[in-house]
Amino acid sequence: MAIRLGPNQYGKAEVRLVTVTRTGAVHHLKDLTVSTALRGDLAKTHLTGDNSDVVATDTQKNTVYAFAKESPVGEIEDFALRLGRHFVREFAQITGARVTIDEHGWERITVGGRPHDHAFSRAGEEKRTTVVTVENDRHWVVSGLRDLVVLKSAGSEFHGFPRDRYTTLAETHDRILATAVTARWRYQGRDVDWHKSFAEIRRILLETFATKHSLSLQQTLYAMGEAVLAERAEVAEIRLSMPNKHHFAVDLGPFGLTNDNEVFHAADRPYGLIEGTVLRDDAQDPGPAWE
Ligand SMILES: O=c1[nH]c(=O)c2[nH]c(=O)[nH]c2[nH]1
Repeated sequence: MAIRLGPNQYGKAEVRLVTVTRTGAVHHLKDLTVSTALRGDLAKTHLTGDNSDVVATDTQKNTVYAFAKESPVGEIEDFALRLGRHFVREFAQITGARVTIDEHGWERITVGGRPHDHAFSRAGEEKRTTVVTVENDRHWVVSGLRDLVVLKSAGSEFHGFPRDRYTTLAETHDRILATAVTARWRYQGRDVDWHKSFAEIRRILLETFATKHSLSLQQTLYAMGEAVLAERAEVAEIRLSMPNKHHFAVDLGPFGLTNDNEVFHAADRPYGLIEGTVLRDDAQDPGPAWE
């Protein structure tokens, strides 16, 4: 029986990096979780324990911190590209690098109606994300967001689904629709304004969720993806994952009360999980972007 080493990669996962940039008295925060993963001919360490090709994961972590000092972190896509290119250029045995960054938001605390210079509050659970893959002189960028929690209390229906002997769900023409959006989009072309693109895509996702009358979360998912592709030429493909955060109207009958869609039980589990990709017909080959 022949046994061999298959695909492999290694790196430092979830390096927590916070930077403070000072412009006079005003401080600016960046709060990132950075993961690096290197690929290449790493057979020796796996087969014999010879580590002469292994760029230690500790070195990878140190590189993240040193790069944050050497020049401004900037947009997460640019920082990931700098790191990925460094590992591929610096070490001949490393042919590919994957850098994954989550950005955690902070907002200035308002004191007496004015934003404070150096005191912040966490902006919530939502994260901005990027995954950059570098191979030789090529790269692929997949950016996105996670845990964008949204709810609409009207404009959502769900009916017309098949009924069998296990079906108990009532048809509804008026329900709460709530989800936590995970969106990842693959960029095409060059010279993307990462900051503006992110802000616009987030706006489009939110506006479409709010305004699209929903007959299913699947329909809402497609509409959100379609709107992003229609407005943002730099996006080749978008993948959405949206848990259906069910809100069940509570039966108040036992208490002699009616419930006109005012009192709900917010269930956390189980939840429907609706996922899908929306893409252009003529999208270029995604290469290793999603792998
Ligand atoms: O928008 C929905 N899609 C479904 O597939 C589904 N299934 C379900 O029980 N409720 C819902 N809602």
